[in-house]
Amino acid sequence: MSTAQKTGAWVFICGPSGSGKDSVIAYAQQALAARSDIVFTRRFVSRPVHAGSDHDALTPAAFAALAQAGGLSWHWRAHGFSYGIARHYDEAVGAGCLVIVNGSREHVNGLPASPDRLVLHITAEPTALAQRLLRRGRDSAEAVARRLERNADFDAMPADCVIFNDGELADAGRQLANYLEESTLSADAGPTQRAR
Ligand SMILES: Nc1ncnc2c1ncn2[C@@H]1O[C@H](COP(=O)(O)OP(=O)(O)O)[C@@H](O)[C@H]1O
Ligand SMILES: O=P(O)(O)OC[C@H]1O[C@H](OP(=O)(O)OP(=O)(O)O)[C@H](O)[C@@H]1O
Repeated sequence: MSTAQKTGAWVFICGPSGSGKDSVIAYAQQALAARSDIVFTRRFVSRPVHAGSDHDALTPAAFAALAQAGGLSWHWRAHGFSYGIARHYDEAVGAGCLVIVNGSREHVNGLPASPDRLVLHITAEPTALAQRLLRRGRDSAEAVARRLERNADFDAMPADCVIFNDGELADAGRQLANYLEESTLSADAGPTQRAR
C-alpha cells in the first residue's frame, strides 16, 4: 500500500448462479494473496456445507440471533436461505481496504449508489449456466431451474464492471484480479474517482 490516504470500499460480486462467482473469486484471491489491502470475505449462510459451497454454516436460529445482535454488516435472503457478512469487515473498509463480497443482485439493486460500494457483474451464456449448475451437483434439478428463472429479473443490472466467464476460468479470474488492483490505485485519488 502507498502512504497516501486510502479510501476503502465494498466490492459486491454478483451474477447468475453458475456464472462462476465462487470460482473466479477464488482465482483472484489466490492471485492477490500478497495484497493485505484486498480482503476476501467469508459468508455466513443458513445452509449446510457440502460440495460446491464454501461458506460458514449457521442454523436459521443462529443466523437470526447474529443479525439481531448487529453482528452482520450486510445480510439478505434468497433461495430460502439467509446470507450474511460479518460486521468485523467494516474495520477493513474503514482502514482503506477493498472488501470483496460474493453478493446478491437483488440485495445490491436495493442499495442506494455510494462511492464506498462497487458492483461487479460476472456472467456467462445461459446454456453454460445450466450445464455448470447441473454438473456442480449442489442443487436439485428443481432448484437449478428456479435459479435460472430468476435471471430474467436482472437483465439490465447496472454494474461498475462486467466480466464474461464463458472461456477459461483463468481469463475471468485474471480480469477480476486486474480490476481489483486498478481499483486500489484509483482509490488513492479519492472517492469521487469511482463514484457510480
Ligand atoms: N470458466 C469456466 N469454465 C468451465 N466451468 C466453470 C467455469 N467457471 C466456473 N465453472 C464451474 O461452474 C460451476 C459453477 O461455478 P461457481 O463458481 O460455483 O458459480 P457461482 O458461484 O456463480 O454459482 C462450478 O462447478 C465451476 O467449477
Ligand atoms: O439475488 P441473486 O443474485 O440471485 O443472488 C442470490 C444469492 O445466490 C447466490 O448465492 P448461492 O451461493 O446460494 O448461489 P450460487 O453460488 O449458485 O450463485 C448469491 O451469492 C446470493 O447470495
